[in-house]
Amino acid sequence: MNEEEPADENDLSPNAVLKVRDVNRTFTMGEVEVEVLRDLSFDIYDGEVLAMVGPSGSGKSTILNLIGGLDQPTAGQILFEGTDLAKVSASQLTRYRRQHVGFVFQFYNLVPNLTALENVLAAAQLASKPLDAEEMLAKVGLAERMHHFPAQLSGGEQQRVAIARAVVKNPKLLLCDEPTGALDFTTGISALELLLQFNRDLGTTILIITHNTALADVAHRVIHLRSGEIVNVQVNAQPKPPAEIVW
Ligand SMILES: Nc1ncnc2c1ncn2[C@@H]1O[C@H](COP(=O)(O)OP(=O)(O)OP(=O)(O)O)[C@@H](O)[C@H]1O
Repeated sequence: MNEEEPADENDLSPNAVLKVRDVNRTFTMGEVEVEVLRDLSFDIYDGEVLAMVGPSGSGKSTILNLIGGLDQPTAGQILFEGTDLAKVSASQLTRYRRQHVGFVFQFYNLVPNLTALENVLAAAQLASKPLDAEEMLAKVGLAERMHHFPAQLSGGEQQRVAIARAVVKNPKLLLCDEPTGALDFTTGISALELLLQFNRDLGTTILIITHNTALADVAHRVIHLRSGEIVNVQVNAQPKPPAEIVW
């Protein structure tokens, strides 16, 4: 991406896709300042599945929005390929989002008047090196349903479309906000399996934010967040297959 700040080669270790450094996010509500994130620092490594877990209100969505270029920090740096996302313009942030980030949300966020295929194609058009939309829908098991509208699909199927839509961009970072939150247990497990399959097959780096600590067992690393601060970072030497977790 275009850089406003000169890249500092020493700032980015070779295997970090993104570095969060001393990040603070404060929201002002009337006369009250709410400090939601406090001096957060961590890396997201290339090719890893990273889970960020914490109770409601701990700041998970706030950090996801910052990493996804939907918001900017009050202080600190977010370094992506040597560029500080905290300092770029709104249009550069939009370009970063379009080209490098895929989002999977709890409630799918599909465009209701577009078919599954059209939803995926719309995302592909935004990316510079997209993958094949029909192939991605086939990979998520929806080859036969690609001309259906979201309302004609089950929740699990809609989440599969949302995953295909995120992955078709071939993003550097796949950001998942409670990806199983609206699904029943079995459907949730299979959505998780799909995400991990893309991580294995395409090497997509995945960040999953969730309040569901069971999901963390499938990740390579887990960051525990509480009141806007990191309280623990756990490495799972042997992440569990989704079929072995229960919630
Ligand atoms: N735009 C905003 N203005 C004011 N306060 C905000 C704003 N966004 C978030 N907050 C506050 O920041 C805190 C953290 O919110 P956030 O949504 O990041 O938490 P979360 O861990 O994702 O919670 P949940 O699991 O319930 O979604 C909450 O107290 C919330 O009220």
